[in-house]
Amino acid sequence: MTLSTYELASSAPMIPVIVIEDIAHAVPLAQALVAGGIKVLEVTLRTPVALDAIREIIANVPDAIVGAGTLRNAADVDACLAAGCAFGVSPGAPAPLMEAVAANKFPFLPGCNTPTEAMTLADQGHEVLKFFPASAAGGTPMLKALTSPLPDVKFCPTGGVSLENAKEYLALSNVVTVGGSWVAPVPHMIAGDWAAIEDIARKTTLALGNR
Ligand SMILES: O=C[C@H](O)COP(=O)(O)O
Ligand SMILES: CC(=O)C(=O)O
Repeated sequence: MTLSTYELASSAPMIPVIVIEDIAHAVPLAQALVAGGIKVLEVTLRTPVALDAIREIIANVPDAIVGAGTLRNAADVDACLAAGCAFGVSPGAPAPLMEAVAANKFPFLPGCNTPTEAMTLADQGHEVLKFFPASAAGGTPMLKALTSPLPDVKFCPTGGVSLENAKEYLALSNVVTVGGSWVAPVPHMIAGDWAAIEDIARKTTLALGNR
């Protein structure tokens, strides 16, 4: 079943932005996050093993809803669809990427951080936009300011969001969920400390709400 980006985002307490360097980390990481209540996973295409990691998680962690992040072009869309991604995410929204997303009806969270970008993407029919890099682009005051002229445009702020400040973002009427890397710290992954990652995921789910 294809979920809309609004359904995906609103079902997630947060969306982890995952960077997998070692393919052996993919399945235990996903299992730990799912056990801690975080099921919508964004595996970024920032490493050579990312697409294999996505395929392995899809094959071995059936409760995970696996998407890809950091899509940059049309070839990335093709590769993600071939790998079976449920959704895609990008820090931006260049025209060739967005044309491929539209042509494939790929559930997608495009990135933006200005009113013009938000208006353009909303007019293209995108339900939820990635607000990136959230803290550097104005954080909660910027998002709050956008609620007046664009109350219907919803965001997933990412970049500088943490367990400490996530609730301030989620309290805004235009924030559906947040994204962040804090639930998948690289040192824990290198150490194979999946119990610690499950613990962070559980604390995050408890703090932000199991939706
Ligand atoms: O590139 C950064 C990621 O999108 C997430 O940012 P973060 O590490 O501040 O959570
Ligand atoms: C920033 C982010 O979510 C991405 O790289 O897709």
